[in-house]
Amino acid sequence: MSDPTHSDVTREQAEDAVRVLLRWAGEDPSREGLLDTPKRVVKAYRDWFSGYEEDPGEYLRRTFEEVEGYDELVVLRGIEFESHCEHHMAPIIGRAHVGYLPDKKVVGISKLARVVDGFARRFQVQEKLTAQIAHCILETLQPRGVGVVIDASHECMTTRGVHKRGVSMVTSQMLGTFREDARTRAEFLRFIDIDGH
Ligand SMILES: Nc1nc2c(ncn2[C@@H]2O[C@H](COP(=O)(O)OP(=O)(O)OP(=O)(O)O)[C@@H](O)[C@H]2O)c(=O)[nH]1
Ligand SMILES: [Zn+2]
Repeated sequence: MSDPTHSDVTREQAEDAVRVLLRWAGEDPSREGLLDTPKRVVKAYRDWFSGYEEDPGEYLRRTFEEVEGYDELVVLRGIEFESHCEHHMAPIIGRAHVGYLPDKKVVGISKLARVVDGFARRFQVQEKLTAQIAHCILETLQPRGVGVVIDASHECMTTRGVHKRGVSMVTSQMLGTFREDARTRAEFLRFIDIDGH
């Protein structure tokens, strides 16, 4: 995976920073088991934070305008994602449920999952992630409405701090008809049935 294009930090500097953290934690970065660790961590970061290299809206540019006769809800539910919280840089692991009410334009369904990943692979707070996905779909696809629900667990709460396992955070962002029309919103929530996931 190539180095980020928008950063003024070199790969060597990033690896040095990992060595500093190892030393700070009480380790000896020159012992054999840790020799390749800075390289691995930097490579892992390229994976976890690849979203900074993406414009998720681009995934929604290719649309199908002639899906004849279909003008009802489209929902992709249970989209697994991994993100990291911007407060602790700890994993956020969960599922996103995305729905929209098309207005002529319909998108390839995998693209909704790509949009989720494009925003998830950054440092996030869950509320912002939820809102970014919804606004991106609204602006790019111009549907009649969009709804995003995210159900995720935060490792900064499970493995440290308050140590609460089995707790998940649920957020939702409803726009357009999903916000204005209780029936559309209720239908979306029935479709995603998050208790069943
Ligand atoms: N609203 C929201 N809070 C988050 C999210 N991710 C982490 N947090 C919270 O961010 C808060 C940061 O609080 P601080 O008091 O500054 O940090 P802290 O001392 O590490 O807090 P504790 O986690 O309670 O130990 C914590 O309450 C976290 O649970 C998120 O996506 N959304
Ligand atoms: Zn956190």
